[in-house]
Amino acid sequence: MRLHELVGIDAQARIETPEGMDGNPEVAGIASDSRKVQPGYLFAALAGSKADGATYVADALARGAVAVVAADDAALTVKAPTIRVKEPRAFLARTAARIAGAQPKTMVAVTGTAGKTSVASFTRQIWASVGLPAAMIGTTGVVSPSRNDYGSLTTPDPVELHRLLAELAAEGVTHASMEASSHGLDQHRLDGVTLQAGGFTNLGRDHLDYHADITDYLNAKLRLFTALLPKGAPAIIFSDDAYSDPVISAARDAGLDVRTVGRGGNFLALKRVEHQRQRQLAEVHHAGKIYEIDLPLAGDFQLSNALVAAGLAISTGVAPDQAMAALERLEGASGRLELVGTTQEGAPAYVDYAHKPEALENVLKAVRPFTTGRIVVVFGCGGDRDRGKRPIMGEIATRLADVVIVTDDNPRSEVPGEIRAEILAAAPGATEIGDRAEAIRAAVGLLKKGDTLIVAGKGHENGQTIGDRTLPFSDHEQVRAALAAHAQ
Ligand SMILES: CC(=O)N[C@H]1[C@@H](OP(=O)(O)OP(=O)(O)OC[C@H]2O[C@@H](n3ccc(=O)[nH]c3=O)[C@H](O)[C@@H]2O)O[C@H](CO)[C@@H](O)[C@@H]1O[C@H](C)C(=O)N[C@@H](C)C(=O)N[C@H](CCC(=O)O)C(=O)O
Ligand SMILES: Nc1ncnc2c1ncn2[C@@H]1O[C@H](COP(=O)(O)OP(=O)(O)OP(=O)(O)O)[C@@H](O)[C@H]1O
Ligand SMILES: N[C@H](CCC[C@H](N)C(=O)O)C(=O)O
Ligand SMILES: [Mg+2]
Repeated sequence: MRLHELVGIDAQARIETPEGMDGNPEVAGIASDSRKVQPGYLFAALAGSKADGATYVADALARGAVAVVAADDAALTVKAPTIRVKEPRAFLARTAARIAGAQPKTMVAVTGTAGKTSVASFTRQIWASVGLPAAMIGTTGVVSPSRNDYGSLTTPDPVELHRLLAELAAEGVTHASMEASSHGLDQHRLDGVTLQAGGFTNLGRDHLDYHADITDYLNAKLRLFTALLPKGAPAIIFSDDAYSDPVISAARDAGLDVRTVGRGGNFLALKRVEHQRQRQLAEVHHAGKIYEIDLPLAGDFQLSNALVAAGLAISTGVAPDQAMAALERLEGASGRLELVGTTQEGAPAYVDYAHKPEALENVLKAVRPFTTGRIVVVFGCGGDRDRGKRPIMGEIATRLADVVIVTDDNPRSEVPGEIRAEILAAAPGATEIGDRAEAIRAAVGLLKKGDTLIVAGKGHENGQTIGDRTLPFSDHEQVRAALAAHAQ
Protein backbone atom coordinates (compact mmCIF):
# COMPACT_ATOMS: atom_id res chain seq x y z
CA MET A 1 0.00 0.00 0.00
CA ARG A 2 1.28 3.47 -0.88
CA LEU A 3 1.59 6.22 1.72
CA HIS A 4 -0.85 8.49 -0.12
CA GLU A 5 -3.61 5.88 0.17
CA LEU A 6 -3.14 5.92 3.92
CA VAL A 7 -3.07 9.70 4.20
CA GLY A 8 -6.65 9.65 2.90
CA ILE A 9 -7.74 7.97 6.15
CA ASP A 10 -7.82 11.41 7.77
CA ALA A 11 -9.30 14.24 5.72
CA GLN A 12 -7.31 16.81 7.70
CA ALA A 13 -3.97 15.04 7.33
CA ARG A 14 -1.08 16.99 5.77
CA ILE A 15 2.02 15.41 4.41
CA GLU A 16 5.46 17.01 4.73
CA THR A 17 8.14 15.63 2.44
CA PRO A 18 11.78 16.64 2.76
CA GLU A 19 13.32 17.92 -0.50
CA GLY A 20 14.45 15.24 -2.86
CA MET A 21 12.70 12.38 -1.05
CA ASP A 22 10.02 10.06 -2.40
CA GLY A 23 6.85 11.38 -0.78
CA ASN A 24 4.84 8.29 -1.61
CA PRO A 25 6.76 5.20 -0.52
CA GLU A 26 5.30 1.71 -0.32
CA VAL A 27 4.23 1.01 3.28
CA ALA A 28 4.67 -2.55 4.60
CA GLY A 29 3.21 -2.09 8.07
CA ILE A 30 2.75 0.29 10.98
CA ALA A 31 4.17 0.41 14.52
CA SER A 32 4.02 2.83 17.42
CA ASP A 33 6.91 1.18 19.22
CA SER A 34 10.20 1.85 17.43
CA ARG A 35 11.47 -1.53 18.64
CA LYS A 36 8.78 -3.22 16.55
CA VAL A 37 9.59 -1.32 13.35
CA GLN A 38 10.59 -3.40 10.34
CA PRO A 39 11.90 -2.17 6.97
CA GLY A 40 9.17 -0.35 5.05
CA TYR A 41 7.10 0.53 8.11
CA LEU A 42 5.24 3.71 8.95
CA PHE A 43 6.18 4.82 12.48
CA ALA A 44 3.53 6.53 14.63
CA ALA A 45 5.20 8.89 17.08
CA LEU A 46 2.83 9.04 20.06
CA ALA A 47 3.07 11.22 23.13
CA GLY A 48 2.68 8.66 25.90
CA SER A 49 2.32 8.63 29.66
CA LYS A 50 5.94 7.69 30.28
CA ALA A 51 7.79 8.64 27.09
CA ASP A 52 7.37 10.71 23.94
CA GLY A 53 7.42 8.68 20.74
CA ALA A 54 8.99 11.69 18.96
CA THR A 55 12.26 10.88 20.71
CA TYR A 56 12.27 7.44 19.07
CA VAL A 57 11.87 8.62 15.47
CA ALA A 58 15.60 8.29 14.81
CA ASP A 59 15.52 4.75 16.19
CA ALA A 60 12.53 3.92 13.98
CA LEU A 61 14.24 5.30 10.87
CA ALA A 62 17.41 3.37 11.71
CA ARG A 63 15.30 0.21 11.75
CA GLY A 64 13.95 0.94 8.29
CA ALA A 65 10.86 3.11 8.79
CA VAL A 66 9.99 4.89 5.52
CA ALA A 67 7.60 7.50 6.93
CA VAL A 68 6.36 8.95 10.17
CA VAL A 69 2.97 10.05 11.48
CA ALA A 70 2.98 12.68 14.21
CA ALA A 71 0.76 15.24 15.90
CA ASP A 72 0.34 18.61 14.19
CA ASP A 73 2.15 20.30 17.03
CA ALA A 74 4.88 17.70 17.68
CA ALA A 75 8.31 19.32 17.47
CA LEU A 76 9.99 17.12 14.91
CA THR A 77 12.45 17.45 12.07
CA VAL A 78 12.43 14.19 10.25
CA LYS A 79 14.37 12.94 7.26
CA ALA A 80 11.34 11.10 5.94
CA PRO A 81 7.86 11.95 4.71
CA THR A 82 5.78 12.92 7.76
CA ILE A 83 2.02 12.80 8.01
CA ARG A 84 0.74 15.48 10.35
CA VAL A 85 -2.61 14.77 12.03
CA LYS A 86 -4.59 16.10 14.98
CA GLU A 87 -4.87 12.73 16.72
CA PRO A 88 -2.06 10.29 15.83
CA ARG A 89 -3.56 7.51 17.97
CA ALA A 90 -6.80 7.54 15.96
CA PHE A 91 -4.76 7.55 12.74
CA LEU A 92 -2.69 4.62 14.03
CA ALA A 93 -5.81 2.60 14.81
CA ARG A 94 -7.48 3.27 11.47
CA THR A 95 -4.28 2.62 9.54
CA ALA A 96 -3.67 -0.62 11.45
CA ALA A 97 -7.21 -1.69 10.49
CA ARG A 98 -6.63 -0.79 6.82
CA ILE A 99 -3.31 -2.64 6.67
CA ALA A 100 -4.52 -5.75 8.49
CA GLY A 101 -7.57 -6.08 6.23
CA ALA A 102 -10.48 -8.19 7.35
CA GLN A 103 -12.20 -8.25 10.72
CA PRO A 104 -15.09 -10.41 11.89
CA LYS A 105 -18.23 -9.04 10.21
CA THR A 106 -20.28 -8.65 13.37
CA MET A 107 -18.39 -7.04 16.20
CA VAL A 108 -19.68 -5.66 19.50
CA ALA A 109 -17.88 -3.91 22.34
CA VAL A 110 -18.87 -3.56 25.97
CA THR A 111 -17.73 -0.94 28.42
CA GLY A 112 -18.32 -0.24 32.11
CA THR A 113 -16.34 -0.44 35.33
CA ALA A 114 -17.27 -4.03 36.16
CA GLY A 115 -18.74 -6.85 34.13
CA LYS A 116 -17.01 -6.30 30.77
CA THR A 117 -15.21 -9.64 30.67
CA SER A 118 -18.35 -11.45 31.82
CA VAL A 119 -20.57 -9.76 29.20
CA ALA A 120 -18.06 -10.35 26.40
CA SER A 121 -17.80 -14.00 27.39
CA PHE A 122 -21.57 -14.47 27.71
CA THR A 123 -22.19 -12.83 24.33
CA ARG A 124 -19.72 -15.21 22.70
CA GLN A 125 -21.40 -18.15 24.40
CA ILE A 126 -24.87 -17.11 23.21
CA TRP A 127 -23.64 -16.72 19.62
CA ALA A 128 -21.87 -20.08 19.82
CA SER A 129 -25.04 -21.72 21.17
CA VAL A 130 -26.80 -21.00 17.88
CA GLY A 131 -23.87 -22.32 15.87
CA LEU A 132 -22.17 -19.04 14.96
CA PRO A 133 -18.34 -19.10 14.76
CA ALA A 134 -17.75 -16.63 17.59
CA ALA A 135 -14.82 -15.15 19.50
CA MET A 136 -14.19 -12.90 22.48
CA ILE A 137 -11.25 -10.61 23.23
CA GLY A 138 -10.66 -9.29 26.72
CA THR A 139 -8.90 -9.39 30.07
CA THR A 140 -8.89 -13.17 30.22
CA GLY A 141 -7.51 -13.41 26.68
CA VAL A 142 -8.88 -14.58 23.35
CA VAL A 143 -11.38 -17.39 22.95
CA SER A 144 -12.50 -18.62 19.53
CA PRO A 145 -13.52 -21.99 18.10
CA SER A 146 -9.82 -22.74 17.59
CA ARG A 147 -8.07 -20.98 20.45
CA ASN A 148 -8.08 -20.15 24.14
CA ASP A 149 -5.12 -17.82 24.70
CA TYR A 150 -4.30 -16.10 27.98
CA GLY A 151 -4.43 -12.30 27.71
CA SER A 152 -2.56 -9.29 29.04
CA LEU A 153 -4.36 -6.04 28.25
CA THR A 154 -8.15 -5.75 28.42
CA THR A 155 -8.18 -3.85 25.12
CA PRO A 156 -5.05 -4.70 23.09
CA ASP A 157 -3.14 -1.95 21.30
CA PRO A 158 -4.46 -1.32 17.78
CA VAL A 159 -1.67 -2.97 15.83
CA GLU A 160 -1.94 -6.16 17.88
CA LEU A 161 -5.75 -5.94 17.88
CA HIS A 162 -6.09 -5.70 14.11
CA ARG A 163 -3.54 -8.47 13.50
CA LEU A 164 -5.68 -10.62 15.80
CA LEU A 165 -8.97 -9.60 14.16
CA ALA A 166 -7.59 -10.42 10.72
CA GLU A 167 -6.45 -13.84 11.99
CA LEU A 168 -9.86 -14.48 13.52
CA ALA A 169 -11.60 -13.48 10.29
CA ALA A 170 -9.27 -15.82 8.36
CA GLU A 171 -10.19 -18.63 10.77
CA GLY A 172 -13.82 -18.09 9.79
CA VAL A 173 -14.94 -16.19 12.88
CA THR A 174 -17.94 -14.04 11.94
CA HIS A 175 -18.95 -12.75 15.39
CA ALA A 176 -16.64 -11.23 17.99
CA SER A 177 -17.26 -9.49 21.29
CA MET A 178 -14.63 -7.32 22.89
CA GLU A 179 -14.07 -5.30 26.02
CA ALA A 180 -13.60 -1.57 25.69
CA SER A 181 -11.55 -0.41 28.68
CA SER A 182 -11.46 3.27 29.54
CA HIS A 183 -7.74 3.32 28.70
CA GLY A 184 -8.48 1.65 25.40
CA LEU A 185 -11.23 4.12 24.53
CA ASP A 186 -9.23 7.13 25.67
CA GLN A 187 -6.19 6.01 23.70
CA HIS A 188 -8.27 5.35 20.54
CA ARG A 189 -7.31 1.67 20.55
CA LEU A 190 -10.73 0.73 19.10
CA ASP A 191 -11.04 3.50 16.54
CA GLY A 192 -10.37 1.14 13.62
CA VAL A 193 -12.92 -1.49 14.64
CA THR A 194 -16.22 -1.56 12.76
CA LEU A 195 -18.79 -2.12 15.49
CA GLN A 196 -22.40 -3.24 15.08
CA ALA A 197 -23.51 -2.71 18.67
CA GLY A 198 -22.24 -1.57 22.06
CA GLY A 199 -23.00 -2.37 25.68
CA PHE A 200 -22.73 -0.56 29.03
CA THR A 201 -22.78 -2.25 32.43
CA ASN A 202 -22.09 0.30 35.19
CA LEU A 203 -19.72 3.00 36.38
CA GLY A 204 -17.82 3.14 39.65
CA ARG A 205 -14.48 4.25 40.97
CA ASP A 206 -11.54 2.92 38.99
CA HIS A 207 -8.35 4.11 37.36
CA LEU A 208 -8.43 7.53 39.01
CA ASP A 209 -4.64 7.36 38.78
CA TYR A 210 -5.10 7.75 35.02
CA HIS A 211 -8.28 9.79 34.64
CA ALA A 212 -8.39 13.24 36.22
CA ASP A 213 -11.77 12.63 37.87
CA ILE A 214 -14.92 10.55 37.54
CA THR A 215 -16.30 12.84 34.81
CA ASP A 216 -13.17 12.34 32.73
CA TYR A 217 -13.51 8.58 33.34
CA LEU A 218 -17.20 8.67 32.30
CA ASN A 219 -16.34 10.66 29.18
CA ALA A 220 -13.74 8.06 28.17
CA LYS A 221 -16.38 5.33 28.51
CA LEU A 222 -18.91 7.44 26.60
CA ARG A 223 -16.61 7.55 23.55
CA LEU A 224 -17.91 4.07 22.69
CA PHE A 225 -21.36 5.59 22.17
CA THR A 226 -20.53 9.11 21.05
CA ALA A 227 -17.56 8.45 18.76
CA LEU A 228 -17.31 4.79 17.77
CA LEU A 229 -20.73 3.30 17.13
CA PRO A 230 -22.32 4.30 13.84
CA LYS A 231 -25.61 6.24 13.94
CA GLY A 232 -28.59 3.95 14.40
CA ALA A 233 -26.54 1.14 15.96
CA PRO A 234 -28.07 -0.62 18.97
CA ALA A 235 -26.71 0.51 22.36
CA ILE A 236 -27.56 -1.99 25.09
CA ILE A 237 -27.50 -0.11 28.37
CA PHE A 238 -28.00 -1.55 31.85
CA SER A 239 -30.83 0.54 33.26
CA ASP A 240 -30.30 0.29 37.01
CA ASP A 241 -26.91 1.91 37.59
CA ALA A 242 -26.36 5.36 39.07
CA TYR A 243 -24.77 6.36 35.75
CA SER A 244 -27.33 4.74 33.43
CA ASP A 245 -29.11 8.05 32.75
CA PRO A 246 -26.12 10.04 31.49
CA VAL A 247 -25.09 7.11 29.31
CA ILE A 248 -28.62 6.74 27.90
CA SER A 249 -28.77 10.49 27.11
CA ALA A 250 -25.36 10.50 25.45
CA ALA A 251 -26.26 7.47 23.34
CA ARG A 252 -29.61 9.01 22.32
CA ASP A 253 -27.93 12.31 21.44
CA ALA A 254 -25.48 10.36 19.28
CA GLY A 255 -28.43 8.95 17.32
CA LEU A 256 -28.09 5.39 18.59
CA ASP A 257 -30.91 2.89 19.00
CA VAL A 258 -30.98 2.79 22.81
CA ARG A 259 -32.17 -0.52 24.27
CA THR A 260 -32.18 -0.69 28.05
CA VAL A 261 -32.02 -3.88 30.09
CA GLY A 262 -32.65 -4.42 33.80
CA ARG A 263 -35.43 -3.59 36.24
CA GLY A 264 -36.01 -0.31 34.45
CA GLY A 265 -35.35 -1.85 31.04
CA ASN A 266 -37.49 -1.27 27.94
CA PHE A 267 -35.83 -3.98 25.81
CA LEU A 268 -35.30 -6.71 28.38
CA ALA A 269 -37.29 -5.95 31.53
CA LEU A 270 -36.43 -7.83 34.68
CA LYS A 271 -39.69 -8.34 36.52
CA ARG A 272 -38.89 -10.78 39.30
CA VAL A 273 -35.80 -12.52 40.58
CA GLU A 274 -35.17 -15.20 43.16
CA HIS A 275 -31.54 -15.50 44.20
CA GLN A 276 -30.23 -18.89 45.18
CA ARG A 277 -26.71 -19.69 46.30
CA GLN A 278 -25.39 -20.90 42.94
CA ARG A 279 -28.13 -19.69 40.57
CA GLN A 280 -30.92 -17.17 40.05
CA LEU A 281 -34.41 -17.62 38.75
CA ALA A 282 -35.59 -14.60 36.82
CA GLU A 283 -38.65 -13.45 34.94
CA VAL A 284 -37.74 -11.30 31.96
CA HIS A 285 -40.13 -9.59 29.55
CA HIS A 286 -39.17 -8.96 25.95
CA ALA A 287 -41.37 -7.82 23.08
CA GLY A 288 -44.59 -8.83 24.81
CA LYS A 289 -43.32 -12.26 25.83
CA ILE A 290 -42.47 -13.58 29.30
CA TYR A 291 -39.36 -15.70 29.82
CA GLU A 292 -38.60 -17.69 32.98
CA ILE A 293 -34.82 -18.01 33.16
CA ASP A 294 -32.81 -20.29 35.39
CA LEU A 295 -29.35 -18.69 35.31
CA PRO A 296 -26.71 -21.11 36.60
CA LEU A 297 -24.40 -18.45 38.09
CA ALA A 298 -23.78 -17.15 41.60
CA GLY A 299 -24.00 -13.41 42.30
CA ASP A 300 -27.00 -11.27 41.43
CA PHE A 301 -24.75 -8.96 39.36
CA GLN A 302 -24.31 -11.83 36.92
CA LEU A 303 -27.96 -11.48 35.99
CA SER A 304 -27.30 -7.86 34.96
CA ASN A 305 -24.33 -9.02 32.87
CA ALA A 306 -26.41 -11.81 31.32
CA LEU A 307 -29.12 -9.31 30.31
CA VAL A 308 -26.60 -6.99 28.62
CA ALA A 309 -25.16 -10.00 26.77
CA ALA A 310 -28.59 -11.24 25.72
CA GLY A 311 -29.39 -7.72 24.50
CA LEU A 312 -26.22 -7.67 22.40
CA ALA A 313 -26.89 -11.15 20.99
CA ILE A 314 -30.51 -10.37 20.10
CA SER A 315 -29.44 -7.06 18.55
CA THR A 316 -26.99 -8.90 16.31
CA GLY A 317 -29.49 -11.38 15.00
CA VAL A 318 -29.97 -14.18 17.56
CA ALA A 319 -33.65 -15.06 17.99
CA PRO A 320 -34.87 -13.96 21.45
CA ASP A 321 -36.12 -17.46 22.35
CA GLN A 322 -32.71 -18.90 21.57
CA ALA A 323 -30.81 -16.16 23.39
CA MET A 324 -32.92 -16.67 26.51
CA ALA A 325 -32.50 -20.44 26.33
CA ALA A 326 -28.72 -19.98 26.05
CA LEU A 327 -28.66 -18.04 29.33
CA GLU A 328 -29.55 -21.27 31.13
CA ARG A 329 -26.30 -22.86 29.98
CA LEU A 330 -23.88 -19.96 30.55
CA GLU A 331 -20.52 -20.61 32.11
CA GLY A 332 -18.98 -17.85 34.23
CA ALA A 333 -15.72 -16.31 33.05
CA SER A 334 -12.77 -17.78 34.98
CA GLY A 335 -12.41 -16.30 38.46
CA ARG A 336 -15.66 -14.30 38.49
CA LEU A 337 -17.36 -15.43 41.71
CA GLU A 338 -16.19 -18.92 40.82
CA LEU A 339 -16.83 -21.71 43.29
CA VAL A 340 -13.48 -23.46 43.59
CA GLY A 341 -14.45 -25.93 46.30
CA THR A 342 -16.06 -26.40 49.67
CA THR A 343 -14.82 -27.59 53.04
CA GLN A 344 -16.01 -30.98 54.30
CA GLU A 345 -18.63 -29.11 56.29
CA GLY A 346 -19.87 -27.46 53.12
CA ALA A 347 -18.44 -23.93 53.48
CA PRO A 348 -17.89 -22.60 49.93
CA ALA A 349 -14.63 -20.98 48.78
CA TYR A 350 -14.92 -18.56 45.86
CA VAL A 351 -12.27 -16.89 43.72
CA ASP A 352 -13.34 -13.49 42.44
CA TYR A 353 -11.74 -10.69 40.40
CA ALA A 354 -13.08 -7.79 42.49
CA HIS A 355 -10.14 -5.38 42.58
CA LYS A 356 -12.12 -2.17 42.79
CA PRO A 357 -14.52 -0.85 45.43
CA GLU A 358 -17.94 -1.41 43.85
CA ALA A 359 -16.99 -4.89 42.70
CA LEU A 360 -15.84 -5.87 46.20
CA GLU A 361 -19.00 -4.42 47.68
CA ASN A 362 -21.20 -6.31 45.21
CA VAL A 363 -19.49 -9.60 45.75
CA LEU A 364 -19.65 -9.43 49.52
CA LYS A 365 -23.29 -8.42 49.38
CA ALA A 366 -24.07 -11.20 46.89
CA VAL A 367 -22.95 -13.97 49.25
CA ARG A 368 -24.42 -12.54 52.47
CA PRO A 369 -27.94 -13.96 52.02
CA PHE A 370 -26.49 -17.47 51.72
CA THR A 371 -24.04 -17.22 54.60
CA THR A 372 -25.47 -18.33 57.91
CA GLY A 373 -22.03 -18.06 59.54
CA ARG A 374 -19.23 -15.60 58.76
CA ILE A 375 -17.95 -14.12 55.53
CA VAL A 376 -14.16 -14.40 55.37
CA VAL A 377 -12.45 -12.21 52.75
CA VAL A 378 -8.83 -12.25 51.57
CA PHE A 379 -7.75 -9.36 49.36
CA GLY A 380 -5.08 -6.76 48.62
CA CYS A 381 -4.59 -3.89 46.18
CA GLY A 382 -2.28 -3.72 43.19
CA GLY A 383 0.83 -1.57 43.24
CA ASP A 384 1.30 1.26 40.69
CA ARG A 385 -2.46 1.63 40.48
CA ASP A 386 -5.01 4.11 41.93
CA ARG A 387 -3.99 4.51 45.59
CA GLY A 388 -7.26 6.18 46.50
CA LYS A 389 -9.16 2.91 46.29
CA ARG A 390 -7.10 1.23 49.04
CA PRO A 391 -8.78 2.69 52.16
CA ILE A 392 -12.16 2.55 50.39
CA MET A 393 -11.76 -1.19 49.85
CA GLY A 394 -10.51 -1.60 53.43
CA GLU A 395 -13.67 0.07 54.73
CA ILE A 396 -15.96 -1.99 52.48
CA ALA A 397 -14.34 -5.26 53.54
CA THR A 398 -14.59 -4.37 57.22
CA ARG A 399 -18.21 -3.32 56.90
CA LEU A 400 -19.43 -6.25 54.81
CA ALA A 401 -17.27 -9.21 55.90
CA ASP A 402 -16.78 -10.70 59.33
CA VAL A 403 -13.15 -11.70 58.99
CA VAL A 404 -10.80 -9.60 56.85
CA ILE A 405 -7.33 -10.75 55.84
CA VAL A 406 -5.29 -8.14 53.97
CA THR A 407 -2.61 -9.56 51.70
CA ASP A 408 -0.60 -8.75 48.56
CA ASP A 409 -1.94 -8.43 45.00
CA ASN A 410 0.72 -7.59 42.41
CA PRO A 411 2.72 -5.04 44.43
CA ARG A 412 4.70 -4.23 41.26
CA SER A 413 7.26 -1.47 42.00
CA GLU A 414 5.72 -0.46 45.34
CA VAL A 415 6.67 -1.60 48.84
CA PRO A 416 4.06 -4.29 49.63
CA GLY A 417 3.83 -3.43 53.34
CA GLU A 418 3.01 0.19 52.48
CA ILE A 419 0.12 -0.84 50.24
CA ARG A 420 -1.22 -3.07 53.00
CA ALA A 421 -0.85 -0.25 55.53
CA GLU A 422 -2.99 2.04 53.34
CA ILE A 423 -5.75 -0.59 53.27
CA LEU A 424 -5.38 -1.43 56.97
CA ALA A 425 -5.71 2.24 57.95
CA ALA A 426 -9.41 1.88 57.11
CA ALA A 427 -9.82 -1.73 58.19
CA PRO A 428 -9.71 -1.93 61.99
CA GLY A 429 -9.57 -5.50 63.24
CA ALA A 430 -8.26 -6.89 59.97
CA THR A 431 -5.40 -9.40 59.97
CA GLU A 432 -2.32 -8.71 57.87
CA ILE A 433 -0.63 -11.63 56.10
CA GLY A 434 1.56 -10.43 53.24
CA ASP A 435 2.24 -13.80 51.66
CA ARG A 436 -0.88 -14.52 49.60
CA ALA A 437 -0.61 -18.31 49.76
CA GLU A 438 -0.26 -18.15 53.53
CA ALA A 439 -3.20 -15.74 53.76
CA ILE A 440 -5.37 -18.17 51.78
CA ARG A 441 -4.28 -21.10 53.98
CA ALA A 442 -5.08 -19.11 57.10
CA ALA A 443 -8.50 -18.14 55.76
CA VAL A 444 -9.43 -21.68 54.77
CA GLY A 445 -8.23 -22.86 58.19
CA LEU A 446 -10.80 -20.58 59.82
CA LEU A 447 -13.80 -21.85 57.86
CA LYS A 448 -16.63 -23.44 59.82
CA LYS A 449 -20.05 -24.72 58.76
CA GLY A 450 -22.13 -21.86 57.32
CA ASP A 451 -19.12 -19.64 56.51
CA THR A 452 -18.22 -18.35 53.04
CA LEU A 453 -14.72 -17.52 51.79
CA ILE A 454 -14.06 -14.90 49.11
CA VAL A 455 -10.54 -14.62 47.75
CA ALA A 456 -10.73 -11.38 45.78
CA GLY A 457 -8.63 -9.41 43.33
CA LYS A 458 -6.79 -11.84 41.07
CA GLY A 459 -9.54 -13.93 39.49
CA HIS A 460 -8.08 -15.69 36.43
CA GLU A 461 -4.55 -14.29 36.90
CA ASN A 462 -1.76 -16.82 36.89
CA GLY A 463 1.06 -14.72 38.37
CA GLN A 464 2.02 -12.42 41.21
CA THR A 465 4.08 -9.42 40.05
CA ILE A 466 6.65 -8.31 42.59
CA GLY A 467 9.06 -5.66 41.36
CA ASP A 468 9.48 -6.45 37.68
CA ARG A 469 9.22 -10.20 38.12
CA THR A 470 6.03 -12.18 37.75
CA LEU A 471 6.09 -15.39 39.78
CA PRO A 472 3.59 -18.15 38.97
CA PHE A 473 0.61 -17.82 41.27
CA SER A 474 -3.00 -18.93 41.05
CA ASP A 475 -5.71 -18.26 43.62
CA HIS A 476 -7.52 -21.34 42.28
CA GLU A 477 -4.55 -23.61 42.97
CA GLN A 478 -3.89 -22.12 46.37
CA VAL A 479 -7.52 -22.44 47.44
CA ARG A 480 -7.66 -26.03 46.24
CA ALA A 481 -4.42 -26.90 48.04
CA ALA A 482 -5.59 -25.22 51.24
CA LEU A 483 -8.95 -27.04 51.09
CA ALA A 484 -7.15 -30.35 50.59
CA ALA A 485 -4.86 -29.67 53.55
CA HIS A 486 -7.83 -28.58 55.65
CA ALA A 487 -9.63 -31.84 54.92
CA GLN A 488 -6.84 -33.92 56.52
C1 LIG B 1 -0.81 3.89 30.75
C2 LIG B 1 -1.16 3.17 29.49
O1 LIG B 1 -2.30 2.81 29.28
N1 LIG B 1 -0.16 2.93 28.63
C3 LIG B 1 -0.42 2.31 27.35
C4 LIG B 1 0.05 3.25 26.25
O2 LIG B 1 1.39 3.46 26.43
P1 LIG B 1 1.99 4.92 26.24
O3 LIG B 1 1.61 5.40 24.89
O4 LIG B 1 1.58 5.78 27.38
O5 LIG B 1 3.53 4.54 26.23
P2 LIG B 1 4.85 5.23 26.75
O6 LIG B 1 5.58 4.17 27.48
O7 LIG B 1 4.61 6.55 27.42
O8 LIG B 1 5.66 5.51 25.38
C5 LIG B 1 5.26 6.49 24.41
C6 LIG B 1 5.51 5.97 23.04
O9 LIG B 1 6.92 5.72 22.84
C7 LIG B 1 7.07 4.48 22.24
N2 LIG B 1 8.42 3.93 22.47
C8 LIG B 1 8.88 3.68 23.72
C9 LIG B 1 10.14 3.11 23.92
C10 LIG B 1 10.96 2.84 22.78
O10 LIG B 1 12.09 2.35 22.85
N3 LIG B 1 10.45 3.13 21.56
C11 LIG B 1 9.21 3.66 21.38
O11 LIG B 1 8.80 3.88 20.24
C12 LIG B 1 5.96 3.64 22.84
O12 LIG B 1 5.69 2.49 22.07
C13 LIG B 1 4.81 4.64 22.82
O13 LIG B 1 4.14 4.61 21.59
O14 LIG B 1 -0.18 2.65 24.98
C14 LIG B 1 0.44 1.37 24.81
C15 LIG B 1 0.06 0.88 23.42
O15 LIG B 1 -1.34 0.84 23.26
C16 LIG B 1 -0.03 0.38 25.87
O16 LIG B 1 0.65 -0.86 25.73
C17 LIG B 1 0.25 0.96 27.25
O17 LIG B 1 -0.33 0.09 28.18
C18 LIG B 1 0.44 -0.20 29.35
C19 LIG B 1 1.37 -1.36 29.09
C20 LIG B 1 -0.52 -0.57 30.48
O18 LIG B 1 -0.13 -1.13 31.51
N4 LIG B 1 -1.78 -0.26 30.37
C21 LIG B 1 -2.82 -0.58 31.35
C22 LIG B 1 -2.89 0.45 32.47
C23 LIG B 1 -4.12 -0.61 30.59
O19 LIG B 1 -4.21 -0.14 29.46
N5 LIG B 1 -5.15 -1.16 31.19
C24 LIG B 1 -6.43 -1.17 30.55
C25 LIG B 1 -7.55 -1.26 31.55
C26 LIG B 1 -7.67 -2.47 32.41
C27 LIG B 1 -8.92 -2.41 33.26
O20 LIG B 1 -10.01 -2.10 32.76
O21 LIG B 1 -8.82 -2.58 34.48
C28 LIG B 1 -6.48 -2.29 29.50
O22 LIG B 1 -7.18 -2.11 28.49
O23 LIG B 1 -5.86 -3.34 29.71
N1 LIG C 1 -22.39 -6.10 36.72
C1 LIG C 1 -21.55 -6.05 37.75
N2 LIG C 1 -21.75 -5.18 38.76
C2 LIG C 1 -20.92 -5.10 39.80
N3 LIG C 1 -19.83 -5.89 39.97
C3 LIG C 1 -19.58 -6.78 39.00
C4 LIG C 1 -20.40 -6.90 37.84
N4 LIG C 1 -19.88 -7.85 37.05
C5 LIG C 1 -18.77 -8.28 37.66
N5 LIG C 1 -18.59 -7.68 38.84
C6 LIG C 1 -17.44 -7.81 39.76
O1 LIG C 1 -16.28 -7.37 39.04
C7 LIG C 1 -15.35 -8.44 38.92
C8 LIG C 1 -14.77 -8.43 37.52
O2 LIG C 1 -15.78 -8.81 36.60
P1 LIG C 1 -15.44 -8.77 35.07
O3 LIG C 1 -14.12 -9.37 34.87
O4 LIG C 1 -16.57 -9.34 34.30
O5 LIG C 1 -15.38 -7.18 34.85
P2 LIG C 1 -14.42 -6.27 33.98
O6 LIG C 1 -15.20 -5.03 33.73
O7 LIG C 1 -13.98 -7.02 32.80
O8 LIG C 1 -13.19 -5.95 34.91
P3 LIG C 1 -11.69 -5.46 34.43
O9 LIG C 1 -11.83 -4.05 34.02
O10 LIG C 1 -10.92 -5.59 35.66
O11 LIG C 1 -11.25 -6.37 33.36
C9 LIG C 1 -16.12 -9.72 39.23
O12 LIG C 1 -15.26 -10.70 39.73
C10 LIG C 1 -17.11 -9.23 40.23
O13 LIG C 1 -16.50 -9.10 41.49
N1 LIG D 1 -6.63 -4.49 34.48
C1 LIG D 1 -6.41 -4.18 35.87
C2 LIG D 1 -6.31 -5.45 36.63
C3 LIG D 1 -6.01 -5.31 38.10
C4 LIG D 1 -5.94 -6.64 38.79
C5 LIG D 1 -5.36 -6.64 40.16
N2 LIG D 1 -5.02 -8.00 40.47
C6 LIG D 1 -4.15 -5.72 40.26
O1 LIG D 1 -3.08 -6.18 39.94
O2 LIG D 1 -4.32 -4.56 40.66
C7 LIG D 1 -5.17 -3.32 36.03
O3 LIG D 1 -4.15 -3.65 35.46
O4 LIG D 1 -5.28 -2.32 36.70
MG1 LIG E 1 -12.17 -7.27 31.97
